[in-house]
Amino acid sequence: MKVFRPVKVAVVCRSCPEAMICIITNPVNSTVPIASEVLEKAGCYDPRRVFGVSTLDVVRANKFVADAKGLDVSTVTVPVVGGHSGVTILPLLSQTTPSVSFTTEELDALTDRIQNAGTEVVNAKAGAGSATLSMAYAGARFVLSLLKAMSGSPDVVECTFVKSDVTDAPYFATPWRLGKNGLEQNLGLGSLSDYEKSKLEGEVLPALNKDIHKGSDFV
Ligand SMILES: NC(=O)c1ccc[n+]([C@@H]2O[C@H](COP(=O)([O-])OP(=O)(O)OC[C@H]3O[C@@H](n4cnc5c(N)ncnc54)[C@H](O)[C@@H]3O)[C@@H](O)[C@H]2O)c1
Ligand SMILES: O=C(O)C[C@H](O)C(=O)O
Repeated sequence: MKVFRPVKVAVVCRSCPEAMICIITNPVNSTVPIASEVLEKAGCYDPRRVFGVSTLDVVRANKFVADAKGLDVSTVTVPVVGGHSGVTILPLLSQTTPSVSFTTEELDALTDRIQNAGTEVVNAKAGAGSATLSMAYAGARFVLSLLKAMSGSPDVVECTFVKSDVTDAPYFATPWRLGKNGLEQNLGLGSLSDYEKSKLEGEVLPALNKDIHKGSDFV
């Protein structure tokens, strides 16, 4: 979190107040609240322009579902909501397109794999950093989507961890329509399955609110 020393974020704000700030540095669940609150204190916070890059969770969910169901990954979309760490990551497998069904065992296994894939890579690299190419791919995908939307393309949608009023967590990832000024329309949670509702209330929100408070306390 040291990278997010308040003075550094405030400098970005003063030198380029209309910048789109895409934050991929972990812990994203805390660095996004830190950046947002620092910008707010500096008097130049535009919540439409501060994004936590959680795209890698969507990329992983799409790949793991495609592998499990024998689908072409380029045709699969799984919205992933919540945060970007462990149990705060909630893949909405019930909203997968194309529509597919999962047994409870499959739901458990896929949800667990998507939630822990980042840690799996960190452990495998044993002190040599984290996911590199897939992080670059996810970061590039998010930024290219944002640039496309800023250039006027309609219907550009990405999941991103941002200021939100969809749940009682003040920052939360959902799919958003992006536009010329950044966040344009929150597409929300959609219709959740009982499995997802129970994860959201019992696991995602308690852990995510703790991470968000850690960020606020740091500021
Ligand atoms: N959001 C995502 O999807 C995602 C995915 C993978 C990794 N990450 C995160 O991306 C970050 C980078 O991961 P990595 O594997 O490249 O880590 P790394 O340890 O290989 O590299 C971190 C770099 O940051 C530099 N650094 C440290 N403190 C700094 C400071 N105060 N100011 C400027 N630079 C500083 C270090 O010198 C180093 O070069 C980590 O926070 C990681 O958790 C995010
Ligand atoms: O850096 C990490 O701890 C994991 C990273 O956020 C990832 O999703 O690969």
